[in-house]
Amino acid sequence: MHDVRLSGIRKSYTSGTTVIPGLDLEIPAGSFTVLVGPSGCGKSTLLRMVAGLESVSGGQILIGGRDVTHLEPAARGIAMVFQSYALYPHMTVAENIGFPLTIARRPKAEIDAAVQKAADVLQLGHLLQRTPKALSGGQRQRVAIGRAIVRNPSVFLFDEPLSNLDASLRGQMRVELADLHRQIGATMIYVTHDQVEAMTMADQIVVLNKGHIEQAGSPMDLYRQPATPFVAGFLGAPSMNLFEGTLAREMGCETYGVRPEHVDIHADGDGEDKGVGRWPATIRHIEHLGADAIVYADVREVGTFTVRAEGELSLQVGQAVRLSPRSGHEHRFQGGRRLAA
Ligand SMILES: Nc1ncnc2c1ncn2[C@@H]1O[C@H](COP(=O)(O)OP(=O)(O)OP(=O)(O)O)[C@@H](O)[C@H]1O
Repeated sequence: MHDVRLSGIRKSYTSGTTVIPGLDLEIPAGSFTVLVGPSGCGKSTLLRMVAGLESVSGGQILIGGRDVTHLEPAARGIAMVFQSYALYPHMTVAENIGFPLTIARRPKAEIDAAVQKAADVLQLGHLLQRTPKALSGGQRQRVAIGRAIVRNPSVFLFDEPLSNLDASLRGQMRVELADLHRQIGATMIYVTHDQVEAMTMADQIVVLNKGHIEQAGSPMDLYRQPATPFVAGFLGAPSMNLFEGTLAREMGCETYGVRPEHVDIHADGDGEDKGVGRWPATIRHIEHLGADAIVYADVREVGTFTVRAEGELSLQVGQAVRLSPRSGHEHRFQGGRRLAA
């Protein structure tokens, strides 16, 4: 396994568009690093530059200390798994998985052993003689991953590999990929626009916005201490409540934020006399999710707060309540940066 270092990486197109103005990033050996950000922020471009599928306009890419900036993809010791699996329809699962070794003219015994090993890791052993059309979407994606594994790369690159799968299969594959990473211990770089995938799989999340890094760190560090309003709003579901204007000014900042799970609702709208709740609010809508509920509550002259409330709720739409943020869980931003607590 190898680390990956990007220094001063730039990407401009001949049309004059600059997608990545200059970016530095360290991806530790053996880490599961997720590049996440909204559509068009440059995630795929960055991954494709690491893979060698896209030329670099400036800067340097080191894999395991070796300068690969201008090397062919095949010479970089990486394997890439795409969103579309691109399996060969006329080949069996075993032939698809073994294909990279077949074209490298490796001996048959070696190919068979490598295919068997990958199939064991991915639990595909019972499907080896099927063709892709007789597989589910999740199984096809596992075959595509198997084809990457047999090459024994030091770095795996994944470009939104789960986005063609339905929600429950995506959940299952998230667990399987995390297992795979634990088993083979290779460096993995994973691109997604799905913040749930980023939070659940990464040991390092890199949040990209318009071709620059907003913040990089562990999922819980980014959740607890987002460095910018962008990261605060991007990670976490439902999104953090973020307000500028009057409320933020009252709180001594330009942007004030509190997560839905860190707001308490007091059912007593007249609670001020008893000292409970900071903001009087009116319930606008309630989504019952079973174990908890998402409550939307309007605070006059501020806006709508989203609140995650646990358990059975006896609240009604239209009811007057009071809201209070939990201390230690408020976020204040000034000039686009986090203020110290
Ligand atoms: N050949 C090109 N010429 C000019 N601009 C391009 C070209 N190819 C891509 N871009 C632009 O580069 C930016 C980054 O694209 P990229 O595919 O890396 O984004 P992304 O973050 O992976 O988005 P998505 O999640 O939608 O795949 C986009 O704004 C895109 O329009």
